[in-house]
Formats: sequence, structure tokens, C-alpha cells
Amino acid sequence: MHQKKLALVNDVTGYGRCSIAVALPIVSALKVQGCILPTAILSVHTGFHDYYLDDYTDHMTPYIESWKKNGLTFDGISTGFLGSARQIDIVLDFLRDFKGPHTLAIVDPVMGDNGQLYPSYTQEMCDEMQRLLAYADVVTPNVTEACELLNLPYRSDRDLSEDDFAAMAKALADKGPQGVILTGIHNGPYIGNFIYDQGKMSWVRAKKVGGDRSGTGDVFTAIVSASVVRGESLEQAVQKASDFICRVMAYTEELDLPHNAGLAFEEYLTTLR
Ligand SMILES: Nc1ncnc2c1ncn2[C@@H]1O[C@H](COP(=O)(O)OP(=O)(O)O)[C@@H](O)[C@H]1O
Ligand SMILES: Cc1ncc(COP(=O)(O)O)c(C=O)c1O
Repeated sequence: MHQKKLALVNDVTGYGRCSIAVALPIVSALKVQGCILPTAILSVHTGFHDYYLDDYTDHMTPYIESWKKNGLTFDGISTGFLGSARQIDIVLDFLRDFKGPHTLAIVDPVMGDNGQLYPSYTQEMCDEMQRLLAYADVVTPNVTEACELLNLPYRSDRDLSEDDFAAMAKALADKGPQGVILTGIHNGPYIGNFIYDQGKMSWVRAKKVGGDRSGTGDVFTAIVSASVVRGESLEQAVQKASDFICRVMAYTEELDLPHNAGLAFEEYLTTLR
């Protein structure tokens, strides 16, 4: 038995509880060693009116080379927001070099939401993200991102049927990942995740608490990544993430924090098992 190691490919944002600032404490609480591969350094996340961003792309290759020379290996690799086509290319090379037969790759294709791509996202980046899929074991798109990855016109999650979700998940699985989690699916007062796990389909749903808060996707992916690397099923991992987010969202609402302050998860870290 050895402690699991998970490479976290994401930005380092100083304030606003997102990306690495969220992923590292969460995977540690789940008893997994988090190893950071930074993509950018930001003063605050992009939801604030002023942010300083230092792109780390040029440093990533020598940084990865050093990991290679030290002979590092990982049980899992979890990727989040990527800022340019060149950065996606570097991550593709990283996956090619570091994904051994027992390494699980979890790709959160952070590309857009509510039918809109993020302003920095180009068609070239969408194409590169599709290539990244081939290396993923688990992918966690929302419906907007799933449509982009499949070159489908956007349809709201509220207009899609169970058969539509199943077809989308299956089509994504055909591109590589045998685990697909379609996130953020609304149904009346509920918010759910459609799970495709090597052909088996299921739902994890919960009553939606409060509104949308920045960093929620990062909390979700961190819990799912650490849990699957520890050998839990996708359904168990998603259930754990959904339960945690509901608890923390309720507490964050109670504190009445602004939307861009993220989820106030600190008080609840010890409830993660
Ligand atoms: N307000 C909420 N109440 C309860 N669970 C939530 C809420 N917001 C998000 N979640 C959970 O977190 C998951 C990821 O959410 P979200 O950040 O909206 O996804 P994405 O960033 O992929 O669009 C959802 O599928 C759901 O399980
Ligand atoms: C640089 C950066 N990383 C991560 C996030 C969090 O993204 P999400 O709300 O999808 O978890 C944001 C949100 O604005 C961001 O600007």
C-alpha cells in the first residue's frame, strides 16, 4: 500500500478560492498527495474587476523536464483551466510522457458555461481539447462543454432528455474516456450529474442550495479526482463531491459571502473522508 500521488495541472490564484488553492487542501484532506504543475499565476480570479495574470506557459516545459529527470511518477493527473492552444499542447505531451499503465487522467474541460465559451477560448483551443480527451480516463464537462467537444449546437440542459444525456456521454466515451460525468444538469429544484462509467449509467442528484458560485467546479473535480485515484467508483466519488458542495454551499450562503469569494470550505475539510 502506498499513498497516492496526484499531479494538479491548474492555475495558482491568490484570492477567491479557486483552482490550486481549492484543489490542494481538498486532495490533502482526502489523504492524497497533490503535486502542482502551474499554468498561470493570478492575483485574484477573473471574476474580479482587476486581476494580475502571469502566464506560466514558457516555464512549463523546463518544469516538466525537471520532474522527468527526477523520475517522478503519478497515480493520477488532474487538469483544469488551460489558457492557450500551446498550453494544451504542453499538457498533451505531459500526459503522453507521464501517463503510465496505472495512471488515471481526469480532465475537466473548462471551456464555457450556459451556452457560451469563455472569451479567451478559440476554435483552435476547442480542437486541442478534443485531442486531450483521447488521453482522459474521466472527463467532467458541463452541457455547454460537452456540446463543444462533440461539435454539437448548444442545447440547454433543461431541454435535454435522459436519452440525450446518454447519447452525449456515450459519444464522449467513444473519443477515449471510459468515465464521463455531465455536470450541472438542472431539473426543477435539483442539480444533478449524469454518470457514464464503462457503459453503466447513473445519476447523482441533490437539491440546489443557493446560486452559482465561482470555484464550485474546482471543488467538484478535486474531490472526484482524489476519490477515483484512491479506487472509489465514479458514482461514489460524485456522491461525495455533491454532498460536500451542498453542505459547504449552505454554510457559504449563511455567511452571505459574495459570489466571487468561492465556497467557504475550510470549516468542512475534516468532514471529507
Ligand atoms: N448550488 C448548488 N447546490 C448544490 N450542488 C451544486 C450547486 N452548484 C453546483 N453543485 C454541484 O457541483 C457540480 C459542479 O457544478 P458546476 O460548478 O456548476 O459545474 P461546471 O463548473 O462544470 O459548470 C454540479 O454538478 C453539482 O453536483
Ligand atoms: C483563473 C480561474 N481559475 C478558476 C476559476 C474557477 O472556475 P469555476 O467557477 O468554473 O470553478 C476562475 C473563475 O473565475 C478563474 O478565473
